[in-house]
Order: sequence, then C-alpha cells, then structure tokens
Amino acid sequence: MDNIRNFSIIAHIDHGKSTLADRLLQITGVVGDHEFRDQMLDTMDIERERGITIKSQSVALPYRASDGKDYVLNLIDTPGHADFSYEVSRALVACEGALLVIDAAQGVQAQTLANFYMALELDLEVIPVINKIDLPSADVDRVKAQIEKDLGLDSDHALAISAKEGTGIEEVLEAVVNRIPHPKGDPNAPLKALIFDSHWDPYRGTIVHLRLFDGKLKPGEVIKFWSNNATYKVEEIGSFLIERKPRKELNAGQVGYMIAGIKTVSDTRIGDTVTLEDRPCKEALKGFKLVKPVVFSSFYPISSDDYEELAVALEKLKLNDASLTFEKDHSTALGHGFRCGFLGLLHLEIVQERLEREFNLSLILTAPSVQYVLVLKDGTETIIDNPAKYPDPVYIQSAKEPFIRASIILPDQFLGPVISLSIDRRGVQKDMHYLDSSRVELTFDLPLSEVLFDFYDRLKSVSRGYASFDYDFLEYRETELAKVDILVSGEKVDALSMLVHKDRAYQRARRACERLKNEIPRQLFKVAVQGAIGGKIIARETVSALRKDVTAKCYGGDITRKKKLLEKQKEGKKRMKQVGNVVIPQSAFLAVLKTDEDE
Ligand SMILES: Nc1nc2c(ncn2[C@@H]2O[C@H](COP(=O)(O)OP(=O)(O)OP(=O)(O)O)[C@@H](O)[C@H]2O)c(=O)[nH]1
Repeated sequence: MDNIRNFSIIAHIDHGKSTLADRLLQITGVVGDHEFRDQMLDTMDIERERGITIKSQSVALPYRASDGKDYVLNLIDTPGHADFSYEVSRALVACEGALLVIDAAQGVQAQTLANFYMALELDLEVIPVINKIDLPSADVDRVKAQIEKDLGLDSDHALAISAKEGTGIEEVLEAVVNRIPHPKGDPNAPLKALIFDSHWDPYRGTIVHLRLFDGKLKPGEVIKFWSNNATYKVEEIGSFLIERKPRKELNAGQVGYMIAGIKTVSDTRIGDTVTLEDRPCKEALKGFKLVKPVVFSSFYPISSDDYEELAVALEKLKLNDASLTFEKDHSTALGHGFRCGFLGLLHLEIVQERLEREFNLSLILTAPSVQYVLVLKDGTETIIDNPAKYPDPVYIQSAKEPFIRASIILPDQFLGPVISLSIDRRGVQKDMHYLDSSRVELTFDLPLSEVLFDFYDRLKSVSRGYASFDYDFLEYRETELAKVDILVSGEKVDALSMLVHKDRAYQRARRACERLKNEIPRQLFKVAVQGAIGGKIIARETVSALRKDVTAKCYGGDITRKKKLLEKQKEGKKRMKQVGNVVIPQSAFLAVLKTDEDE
C-alpha cells in the first residue's frame, strides 16, 4: 500500500483540470506522444465540444519518483459541474488527496471554494496548483495571497505550473507522492469497497468503479451491494490503464473496476458499499445517498412515428446514466412522449443533444419544472413536477418549492447589478463579506426554479463574466403557485402549460404569447394566442390572417422545382404540429421555452 496514491483533480470550471490530467497521462507514458489526444479523459464528444467533464474516468499512472521507487498514482477524474456535485463528493471519498487547480489569472472562484470545502470535509490533503502561469495576465502573487486568505493554506507549498505548455508537471507528480498519504486499510478484514462511478460497456455490461478500503476481491467471489442487498458473482476485476487491465486480485487501498453481470448502471448506486456475501463488513461507508432528479421536462417526438425510437434511445442513454429517469407521458397536443427527470438543466441539455445528434430525433420539450410539494385541503401532501398533474386550485391549501443556497464571488464593482438580479429572482440575501480588498462573496437563498432558467447567463452578463456561482440544495419553502395555460385559437395547448410563481404569471404568459405570435405562420384566418390562469385570460396576441397565398405561383413552375418544393414541405411538416385547426412549428415550442436578456 505504501506505493499507492489515490488522488483527484478539482477546480473551478475551465481552470485547466482536463489539460493537467492529460499532461499527467502523457508524462507518465500512459499515452504515448503520438496517440496523445487533447483531453484524453473526456470521452464523450459533447463533453469535448462543450469542454466540460460530465462522466468521470479514472486511470492508474505508473511513476518512478525521484526517490527511485515505483509508485502507482490513481487519478480519479471528477465531473466539473454543479449538477453533478454528489458524484464529485463520492469520487473524492475514494482519494486521500486532491490537486486544487486555480487559474493564475482568474484566481479563487466559487467552485474553487466549494470543491475545497468538500475536500476539507473529507479530510483530504489538498495541494494548491496555480495553473496557466504562461498567460500574460497571470498574477501568481495575487493567487498566492488568495490561497492564504480564502483557503487558509500555506501558499509556500503551492505549485505554479502551465498545464498547456507542460511546465512544472514533474513537480506535481512529486508532490502527489510526497504530500498525499498512502491509503490505509486492512487487507485481511472483510471486503469494504466504495462504488464511486460506473459506466456501461456494450460488450461487458456495467463496469463498476471501486475503491477498496478493507479486504480483497477476486473473480469468482459473490459480492453484495449494501443499499439493496443485491448479489452478483464477480467475473472480472482489474485496473484502469487507458484500457482495462484484468488482474487476479484487488486489495485494500487499491482502485479498480469490477464486472459482475450487472445489466444496467441503474443497478449500481454511486456511494454504495460493496462487500462479500458470505463475509460481509460490519457497517457501510458513510455518506451514501440516492441522487434524485430535480428538473423535469416532457420530451415528445415531432413525428409521432418516432415514439418507439425515442423509447429505445432513452433506454440506451439510461444504460450509462443512472440519474436520468423517464416515464410515459401523454399530451393532447403532442401525443405520446416521456416525462424525464434530470439532475439539472445542463444534464437536460446534454440528454436532449444526444437524442438529437446520436439518435437523429427531432423533439419538442416542455418547459422544465422543479418538483413542488402541494398540501391539499384534505391534509394530504402530493409532489408534482408536471403542470398536467396540477390539481384544481380549489383543492390546494398551500404549496412549497425547493430553495438553494448560492455562493456568488465577484469583484465589488458589480455588486449592485448582481444583488438586484438576485432579488429580482426572489432571492434573499444571507451574507456578504469581502474576501480581499475588492472581491466579495455573496450568499443568497434562491428558489431553484428561478436559477434553472437563465440565472447563470444573466449573472455572467451583468458582471461581464467576472462573477462565479455555486449552489447547494437547501430546503422546501412556502410559495404561491399558479398554472399558466396557453390557448391557440381558443384551444388549450397542454404542452405549453407551466407552473410559475404567482408574481411571475403575467410576465411569463405575456412573453409566451408574444413569442408564439412571432413563430406561428400566418394562416388563412386570424389566430388568437392567449395566456390564462384557470378560466381567466391574462395575456393575448393575434396572428393576423394571410392576405393571399404567397406560394401559389411557385406551383406553376417546372416539375423538378415542384418536386423539390414538395419534399421541402414534407420535411417541414415533420417539424410542425397540428393543434386544432392551427399548425404550430417546432420553433414556436422552443421559443416559448427560451429565456433571454430582455425580460
Ligand atoms: N494559457 C493556458 N491555457 C490553459 C492552460 N491549461 C488549460 N488551459 C486552457 O484553459 C481552457 C480550459 O481547460 P480545461 O482543461 O478544459 O479546463 P477544465 O478545468 O478541465 O474544464 P472543465 O472540464 O469544464 O471543468 C482550455 O482552453 C485550455 O486549453 C495553461 O496552462 N495555460
């Protein structure tokens, strides 16, 4: 165990976590220079394009240190977005230490702090690494001062590197060896291992990522998951190089994978304890919780023929994404679809993008909603996340909505606009303090539903990109809800209904009507677009009637042109939905959902 180090890299988004990980892979020879791809650890295309780490992977780095000894450094990659903070915390539990990467130009940001606190709570050895020192705007001294003041760490021990240019990387590896403690544990005790991740392999099924704390694990043994008592016979275990490398045994302190005929990743739970069926450990590892989706939206295929395909695609995505949930849903306007649950809006967007790109589906999404708790007049409580399930208001006694506690770090010149933005989003200020002479940390309690939409974009815009943001779920608080319905030509389009705070109802209804008006093509008759609460109309727009048939003359042309036009129309039709006597294009549904600057 003396020659093992288990560590993670944690950082605020874009501070260079993946770039540093790539350098470590390269310098330890895990990937040769010729096969070096940028950001080896981010495997999915979407991750690469968006430059964010969604799914963690780990890798064992072989390293001969300056003391002449050979070490195995297990680098456990963590997802880089607030939607996935539970996954980050479990990955950190698998480690004894963490490299905290801080951008030399940007300094300590909200997620730097959030990640640091998480690592501190888990008793990890934290090594501050100041990255991007090659940038002209790098200010290492300033960042060192922040490390002392904001993190309370000794800045003399901070490393200064450029992951991009490859400077200081050797020092990083030496620090991992010399400063991060080796794992401790009893190889002879009953097996106690942590599931810190799992992914799906089309040939082998679920690959469980494990960190062993006590005991040993061998192929052929029968393991048991603590949370649900499920048992499986182990087929293969091994280490993560870039590929999987089977081994005869995994031991206390080690990190590796396990294949055990587990069908989907949903059968494994991150944070769960794995032990042996015939010789179980006495207690589970601490901190396990079931992650539950917090944002819900219904997905409908534009063409109802694609429903089966959507079902298959969701099943496939689910294989690799335990936090995605879905169940059948039906809309009068849009037909059959699925109500899907996500960890956050980014998670939703990723799933949507994959469905459209990898499975070639055209979708209509309903407005994302959080889960509300309704207390009914008969004293019962019900949880709803779907406007379609909203009961008649006469039965509702009161409602509660989820709140988050947000930490926002910003230069003080932007305090005014950031505070007014937060208050405008029904935020309640809890704290404000200066981190140094010009940087402030603001703490706000905010309704999750307000943060979901465009809070982050607005925050970036009012602070010219300087404010950073992190949040934790707080609690459910009393609220006043209204269900806004949208009517087109007097017919309710159920898929456009939304649950909003009472004070937002007019604004949201008005905006939806304006957007729809602009997106619904003119028809031969006037089309009224209305917003309503219950039976009461609160907003109205009119799409005026078409005066003459502008396309009529095209049909007189030659045959190929006519054919082309017909084909185009067919394609276009696929992207339209008939609602009553009005045709609504997909773009109209999307426009209603989109939030923008000029609210
Ligand atoms: N100049 C300079 N740029 C760097 C350095 N390290 C990383 N970058 C750049 O910073 C950007 C973000 O780097 P990533 O490694 O993707 O950051 P990350 O922290 O992994 O980002 P997430 O995965 O989104 O959390 C990329 O454009 C990198 O090329 C560095 O040492 N110097």
